[in-house]
Order: sequence, then structure tokens, then C-alpha cells
Amino acid sequence: MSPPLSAASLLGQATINRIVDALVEQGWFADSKVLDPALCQQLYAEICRLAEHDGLSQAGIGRGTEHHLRKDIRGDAIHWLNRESQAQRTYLAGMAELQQSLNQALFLGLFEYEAHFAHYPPGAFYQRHLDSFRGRANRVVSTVGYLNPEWPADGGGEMVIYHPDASDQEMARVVPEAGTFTCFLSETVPHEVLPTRLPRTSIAGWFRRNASLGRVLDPAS
Ligand SMILES: O=C(O)CCC(=O)C(=O)O
Ligand SMILES: [Fe+2]
Repeated sequence: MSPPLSAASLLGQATINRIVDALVEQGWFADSKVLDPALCQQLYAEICRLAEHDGLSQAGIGRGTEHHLRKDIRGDAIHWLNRESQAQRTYLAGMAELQQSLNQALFLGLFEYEAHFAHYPPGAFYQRHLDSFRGRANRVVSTVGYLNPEWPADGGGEMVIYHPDASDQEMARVVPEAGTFTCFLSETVPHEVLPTRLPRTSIAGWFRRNASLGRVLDPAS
């Protein structure tokens, strides 16, 4: 058993401040060496076990009855975080800390965080998209933490972040290597995952402000 990792070690106040500033200034944040290496290693081992033991489900697009499997749009397989391991609880505690700071600094009114492991097999990709429809007010801030212990220069699988107002203008190419963390505004920042050459692992998560549509509460998954 590895020793439990403290939540305070996950992001730290200096990084949280940089994330807040980046979201205000440009709508997105991405940096390497943000997440604790030991935690990434534990989470990586967990998703590898899930992948080996049939613990992942093919991801789809859309919600509820609009949910469809479309490998021509996204090719990852997922497992929702459910606090079943100490590593998951530590990651979620770090995100809770981030949520609190985002609410304090930006008055976003975030009150829920949902996240899944994602495994992209070789050849898989996720076409350019937004994580939330404008006005639905469901997913407000997206996060991605990467778990692969190393990533070769020709590994593919980068996440491309596009300009919110000029969606063909590339702002960043994020290499999916353990420790790297990205965070962006779900309703305005287009992004895509380029085809990966190697199995690619991450945790994608979203801070939500649940939208009450009439009397129907937008479901959490
Ligand atoms: O894994 C990534 O880099 C991004 C994944 C993504 O865009 C999503 O799951 O919505
Ligand atoms: Fe996305």
C-alpha cells in the first residue's frame, strides 16, 4: 500500500492562483508538472487495471436519450470516478479545493464535479468540440489530468486548444504526459484530441452548475 497523499499536495495555492488568472485572461490553462507524480502513477495503475479487466465502457456523445456511440467522433472508453480508491479520493479532494477557489475568485457558483477516467486506444481521437452548450449552464469549467508516465515526441494524442472566438486558430497543443493538467471554460473553448499512436490515459472532469430546465433537473451523467 502506498501512503495516502494529502490533498494539499495536489495543486497548491500558487498553481490555483495561476489557473484562476489564466481562466480570466484567456479562458484556459495548461501546464506540465502540475499533478503529483506518485498520485499520477497510482491513477495510471488503476486505469490500466480497468482496461485489462473489462472495467471501461465505450464513450458516447450527448446525454440521456440523445446518447450515441460515435467512434467517428470520439474513440475513448471511460470509467466514472466513484471514490473507490484513495487515489481517486485524493484527486477529487484536489478538485474540490480548486472548485472552492474558482467560486471565491470568480463567483461561478460551481457546486458539483463529475469526472471519468478515459482510455484512448491507438488510433482513437476526439473531434473538435465544446464540452457544454452555451446557455445550458451545465458544464462550466472542464479539467483534464494526464496519466501516461512518459509520452514520446511522435506519440500523437495531443489536445489542441482553439481560440474561443476564432475556432480555427490553435492556442496550444497539450502533450498528454503524467503531471500535465489543463482547465478551460466548457462553454467557449473548442478543443480536440488528435489521433493517438499509443494507448492514452487521462481523467476528464467538469465543474457543473446544475441547470434547472423547467422542472427537469439536468441529470449528472
Ligand atoms: O483528453 C483530453 O485531452 C480531452 C478530452 C475531452 O475533450 C473530453 O472528454 O471532453
Ligand atoms: Fe472535451
